[in-house]
Amino acid sequence: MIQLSNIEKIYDGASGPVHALKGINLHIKRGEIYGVIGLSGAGKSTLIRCINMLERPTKGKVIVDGEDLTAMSDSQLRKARKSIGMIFQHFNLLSSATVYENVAFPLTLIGTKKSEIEKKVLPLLELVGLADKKDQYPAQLSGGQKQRVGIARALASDPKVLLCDEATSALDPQTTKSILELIRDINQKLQLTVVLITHEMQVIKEICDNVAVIENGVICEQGTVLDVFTNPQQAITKEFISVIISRDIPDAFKDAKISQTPIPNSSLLVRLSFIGNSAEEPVISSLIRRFAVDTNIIYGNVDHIKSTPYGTLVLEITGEDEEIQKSLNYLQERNLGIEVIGYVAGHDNAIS
Ligand SMILES: Nc1ncnc2c1ncn2[C@@H]1O[C@H](COP(=O)(O)OP(=O)(O)OP(=O)(O)O)[C@@H](O)[C@H]1O
Repeated sequence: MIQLSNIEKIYDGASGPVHALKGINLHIKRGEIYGVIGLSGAGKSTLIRCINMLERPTKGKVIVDGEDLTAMSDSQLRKARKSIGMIFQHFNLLSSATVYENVAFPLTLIGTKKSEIEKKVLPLLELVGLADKKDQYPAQLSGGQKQRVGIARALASDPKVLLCDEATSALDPQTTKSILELIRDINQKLQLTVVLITHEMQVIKEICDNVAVIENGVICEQGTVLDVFTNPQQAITKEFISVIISRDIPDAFKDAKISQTPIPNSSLLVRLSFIGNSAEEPVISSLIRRFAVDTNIIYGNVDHIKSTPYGTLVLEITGEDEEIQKSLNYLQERNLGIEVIGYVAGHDNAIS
């Protein structure tokens, strides 16, 4: 549905050129919810604004629904943009217009008949749960209600793609949840392709199918949310995920010397990630049954991405060196993500 090929964006900054996007390649499939996450200044806004050509890329191609937007004239672009709706962090509503008028605005702008506008706007207000607020002004609405108006307005021209530019960053966690639920709902009801940018992993976890991590204008990691969550490769991705799943060294080992290579008479610290059915496998009990080792659970967390369970466990495995290595081999053969945190000398009774 959306294909970005070798996108470069260079701004003329006050103190010289700013290379905001460096060779971005993304393929976003029809009907999916695709998230792009990055720190402030990473290039997220520039990237999403290149999709509807609010920013023209310096180089590269933007293809949306089979049409090359980068090859279009301004008037062709205005037409093509009708199939790409957008919502914003600060809602961008007209303060002197009612809810109804705000939603009707894109249609009024292109001279749509009043009766047609009504046929379109009233069901949209129903869809976003604001039918009873149609005559109110933005100042009379909460942040969440304002974003609902923004969503209804974005849907007024029957777009195929919805771009969400930090759409929940100005909202509290509860309201964020309800707006994300609404976005997922319209994604399913209208078969809409959704691209969202955010700096919050929670948002990605809540509704996205796939995710790309952007750092300094480069996509450094991408994949399904489940894969990226359970097997992050880049330091920046690990940092984002740590907000949701602790990746810290457990407190009991903060002051311990941890070696990355086996040392005699040490205990082994491992972090296990479970996905899907493997989250229900009795790994620890079979470990103890098979090998002469003890295991302590140092940290544990089980959550769901959509309906798939995933979890993290940090284990301390103690025993004879050979038995520890056998246990490690056994774990590595299972369908789990496994990461050796290290070997801790003389720490075999840390927890019990
Ligand atoms: N109009 C502009 N002129 C010059 N430089 C710009 C312009 N817009 C963005 N930049 C620069 O491009 C880089 C990427 O900015 P961008 O706004 O895309 O990042 P971001 O990830 O969306 O950050 P934030 O979350 O803070 O909005 C930054 O270094 C920024 O300063």
